[in-house]
Amino acid sequence: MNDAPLADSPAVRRLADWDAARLSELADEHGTPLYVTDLDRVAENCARLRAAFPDADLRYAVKANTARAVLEAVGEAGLGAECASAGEVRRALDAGFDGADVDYTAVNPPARDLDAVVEWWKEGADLTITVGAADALDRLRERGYDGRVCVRVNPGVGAGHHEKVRTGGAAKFGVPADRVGEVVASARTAFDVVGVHAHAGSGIHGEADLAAHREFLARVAELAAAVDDLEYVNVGGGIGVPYRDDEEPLDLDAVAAAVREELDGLDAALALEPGRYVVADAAVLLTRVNAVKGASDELVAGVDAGMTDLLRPAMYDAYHEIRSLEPDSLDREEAPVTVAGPICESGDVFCEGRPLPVPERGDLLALGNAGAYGHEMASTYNSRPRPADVTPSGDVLRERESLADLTRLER
Ligand SMILES: Cc1ncc(COP(=O)(O)O)c(C=O)c1O
Ligand SMILES: N[C@@H](CCCC[NH3+])C(=O)O
Repeated sequence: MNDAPLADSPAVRRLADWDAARLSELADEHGTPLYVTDLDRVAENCARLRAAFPDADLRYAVKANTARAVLEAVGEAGLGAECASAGEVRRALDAGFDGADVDYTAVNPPARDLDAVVEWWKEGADLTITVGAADALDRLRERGYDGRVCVRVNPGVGAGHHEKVRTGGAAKFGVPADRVGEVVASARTAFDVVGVHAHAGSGIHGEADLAAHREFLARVAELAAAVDDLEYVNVGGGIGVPYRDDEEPLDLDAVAAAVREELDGLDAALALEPGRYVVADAAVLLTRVNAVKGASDELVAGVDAGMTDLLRPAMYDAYHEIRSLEPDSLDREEAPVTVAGPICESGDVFCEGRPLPVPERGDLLALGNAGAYGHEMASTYNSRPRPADVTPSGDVLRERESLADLTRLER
């Protein structure tokens, strides 16, 4: 387990905590847009989770950030891996996770994914497959799988920062409450049923979210209590981080207390699969201002990163802190600024009318908390190659895609 000096590090890494001069050097050296990912921070966040949940089986939700170096840092910190596809399972195994520490959460699993995962299981990867429908059990049986299965239940309630990421209660996820007994009994005829799983949603942060999360936990506990002989109950991920600079950090101990209280009395171990919490504040996205236009009360700074590099603002209206890294930025006047990317969509803006130092062409800006669902959700829409990702010391985690990469698979 990585022994990071937790007491010395702030609970949330704000943009102001990053070394602006170093970020600027990295932008000069590697170009922009550029992700900068701090692997030490990943290890610290894992250690915080371990301190808050000392006895839990923690499995990092790989979907938040699959860079191999991130996966390796998480593995070294002693967490397992929760994977949403065969591709993620492959990445986790290749990054050195033991099969027994890997979960494949199969949501409407494509045949190709089931084929691949069952094949790796036959080759010796003793993973667990989390299944949310009787159908998926049949399809595993047909492929000769008789290993570890966890049954995903639909608790009927969810939580999270946006309706698009609240999964608990959404019809597509999990076995409906009134069918859990029947599905578990049928699964037990063919598989080793080890757990019950549910996931409320993502970005749980703040009093209201925590209250909804408690309701979710209580419901999961009720459903799990009706199932005998469970090794564990997995309450999913969802632990949020503050995105606004004036928001308080989430009290992890309060979350842990809520989980303990709501699951009290269950004769099963606790498992969690946090993604965002591990990586969100471990990365920033750097972007350069290409053009400034408009009057001082409605300035638009056109930057070289767009929704293809960081989708969250366009998709969820998500807030990301933005800071100018120019040494003189503190001396400049502030004005309401819209920061917009180069994509041909009006939704391609990172903020609208936000008070920022008056931007100039060539300025370097940083967007905070870009480590979770940032590079991971990048696309090549508008034929824009995906950005590079480097560490603060300049090691390249992911190279920038080239124009040739865009057409490499075309025939
Ligand atoms: C099944 C499952 N587990 C874990 C997570 C991780 O969530 P988060 O990144 O919010 O911790 C997700 C994503 O929301 C998920 O769908
Ligand atoms: N992609 C979402 C989180 C969803 C996680 C997947 N279940 C976000 O950026 O907030």
